Amino acid sequence: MRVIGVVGLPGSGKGEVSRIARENGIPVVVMGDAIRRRVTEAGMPPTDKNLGEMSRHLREEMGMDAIARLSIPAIESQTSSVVLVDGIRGDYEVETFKRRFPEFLLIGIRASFETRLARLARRGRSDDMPAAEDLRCRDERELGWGLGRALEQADTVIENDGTVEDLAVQVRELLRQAGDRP
Ligand SMILES: Nc1ncnc2c1ncn2[C@@H]1O[C@H](COP(=O)(O)OP(=O)(O)OP(=O)(O)O)[C@@H](O)[C@H]1O
Repeated sequence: MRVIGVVGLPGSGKGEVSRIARENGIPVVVMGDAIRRRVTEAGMPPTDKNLGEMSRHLREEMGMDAIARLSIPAIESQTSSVVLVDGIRGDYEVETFKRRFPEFLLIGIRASFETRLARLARRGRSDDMPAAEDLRCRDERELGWGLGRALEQADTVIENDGTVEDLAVQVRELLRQAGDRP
């Protein structure tokens, strides 16, 4: 089984890559679902606060790669030869996936600061903070969690400063190559 992970700064287009993969028949395992399930099992509503606290608790208890480890059964239960995993935040998680799946492929996705800022402002999700200073803080926070080191390890980099269709062309080509490679 070839497992593909995607890493990138906030607003770089990771969610869009997952959507394109699904559209092309590739199953996507969302790492956050492992946290969401535990919150629900504990009888709590899956609010941002509860999800954040549960992530912190799991990491303290099991180590920094907790969420990656908890996501492995969901990945292994897929019958497809290529599976995309959504939600990698740090190098420790990359290491865990590489150990478990020797053919693991890490894709870095890049878009300029201005592009990301404009797209996040447009996305307007409740946790999106479109002010430049806020995005800078969010970048710093994620880089501090090991995202920078994960990005350095990427096997391939996708540039996402163009249109969604430009992105889809690159992703489809990559998925095709990943599926072909022995
Ligand atoms: N090439 C593109 N052209 C236009 N809009 C795009 C493009 N790529 C992504 N977007 C849009 O930009 C916004 C941010 O992208 P997305 O949600 O995929 O980023 P992300 O990396 O998952 O961000 P986060 O880490 O904050 O969840 C979304 O609304 C998405 O639809």
